[in-house]
Amino acid sequence: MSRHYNSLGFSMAGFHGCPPGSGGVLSISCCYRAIDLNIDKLANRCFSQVNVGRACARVASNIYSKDLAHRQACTMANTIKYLGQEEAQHIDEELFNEYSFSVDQLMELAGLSCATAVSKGYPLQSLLKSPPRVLVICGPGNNGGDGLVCARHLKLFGYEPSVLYPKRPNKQLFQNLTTQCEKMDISFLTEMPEADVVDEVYNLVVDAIFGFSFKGAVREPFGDILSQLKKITVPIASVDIPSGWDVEKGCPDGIQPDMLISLTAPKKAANHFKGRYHFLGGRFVPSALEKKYQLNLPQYPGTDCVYQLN
Ligand SMILES: [K+]
Repeated sequence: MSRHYNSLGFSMAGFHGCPPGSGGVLSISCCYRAIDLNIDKLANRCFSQVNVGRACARVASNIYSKDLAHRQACTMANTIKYLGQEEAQHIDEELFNEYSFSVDQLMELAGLSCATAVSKGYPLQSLLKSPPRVLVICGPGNNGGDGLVCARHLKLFGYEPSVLYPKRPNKQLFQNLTTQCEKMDISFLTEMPEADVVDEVYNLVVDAIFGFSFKGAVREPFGDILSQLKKITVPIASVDIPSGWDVEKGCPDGIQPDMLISLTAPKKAANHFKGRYHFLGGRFVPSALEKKYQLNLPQYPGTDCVYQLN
């Protein structure tokens, strides 16, 4: 018996007779991998050649499904749109003005995505230092607000976040987010610790300093903070854009995060990201808006609020 399937790029070759106990090898090749299965193992569970054939088909079908899902994910990751700065700002405005979302609604979902991505990349049980301290550095705009929400959810997930929030906007939303953190016993630092202290005390740093509205040369106190971040060895998880990077061109001399959580859709700077984990978060984009901007967002799995792009 020999079969060859070509539809959707999947092929199965060398599927020979496989009588029980024959020691035959089922060789399945598809776009990404070739898997050899020893048919003896299958034969232990099958009494006839027909049953072995059915079992083989089931195995092939499982592999096919997993492979298809993986291939779809790769294709999505390749075709998802990377936004320029202006386009990101237009989408932002449209979400608020046309779709009537409020900032705090979207910020809550964005911050929850960030905490979820952190918990997937750096699970509590994998952390080297106990207690599971995380330093969350928040900037003066909405990216900083995402950081405050992220800190609150990290606390609920069992981490011990501390927040550095040196420039606090005089707006009720940010005051509320700060109060919520304080009431949950999240400590606020008064100054940026030196790099060696960060390495000694914290398991990782969440960078929520600047997002897609960052422009020009970095102003203090953020210049000093970013130079410490360039020296640390614990991983950095950047919210939306690695802070200090040009939103479109990146920054080869800038901080090099280990994780990037792109919100709504990745920005062009993400093309220069070299860390281990790239997540997409902010699962709130209505499909009409997605179509209008041809975002080609991937299907988030089930009820998940993040999608791993790499
Ligand atoms: K950031």
